Amino acid sequence: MSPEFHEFADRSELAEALADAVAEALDTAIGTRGRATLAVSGGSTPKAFFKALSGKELAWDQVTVTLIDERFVPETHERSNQKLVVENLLVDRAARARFVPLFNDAPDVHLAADRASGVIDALPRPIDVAILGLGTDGHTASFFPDGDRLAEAIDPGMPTSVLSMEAPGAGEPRLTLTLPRIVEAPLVVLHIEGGEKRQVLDQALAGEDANHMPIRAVFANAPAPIHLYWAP
Ligand SMILES: O=C1O[C@H](COP(=O)(O)O)[C@@H](O)[C@H](O)[C@H]1O
Repeated sequence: MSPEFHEFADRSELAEALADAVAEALDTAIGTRGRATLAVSGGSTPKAFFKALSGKELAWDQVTVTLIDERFVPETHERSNQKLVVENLLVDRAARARFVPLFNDAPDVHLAADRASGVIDALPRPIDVAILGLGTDGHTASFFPDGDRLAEAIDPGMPTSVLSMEAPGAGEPRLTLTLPRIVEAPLVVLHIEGGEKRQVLDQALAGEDANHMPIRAVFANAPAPIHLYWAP
């Protein structure tokens, strides 16, 4: 399904608009379900959006925040997505939200994925809002080209919520939500910034091979349009 484009003149405008849209979706979920779940990505892109969202008026004590994916590193590590979220999103008004990490201190990433799956399975389904990023290699979440469990992770029938992922381009081993848990969210956003990522996106939209560019699996399997937020 084709994405719905939201383009902005600059990144701070994007951050504010995306924070407004996410806060509204969470508020609606709280109104209808009594609570809301937000799954966010890590990486370098979402910082300004996190800051903008953290200041929004919302019943944050009814909100659960979790991660789309995580690096298998302790929560104090510079590359930890959890650290990014704790320092930039779970502050200000959003400090009242509950955070559910994917990382745990299991002895290896496979056992950690099993544990994280149990934790995610205990959350209400579906996640209300899923925010995705995009790597210049076409990965989203930790769906990496040549990932050892890519086929399972992007299988629309995969019953497991979290899988481990190891891939040449991933750096450390990863933990990732699987495709069905992401695309079932009523609001799925792909947040990208800059000309290079726009080119990667255009390339992804122009083809079909999800093994080459795993973001394509999201476009191909989402039951509703993905909301694409972009600024130069
Ligand atoms: O490895 C990751 O990268 C993507 C994109 O990150 P960015 O630094 O290019 O914004 C991110 O969405 C994902 O959560 C992260 O683990």
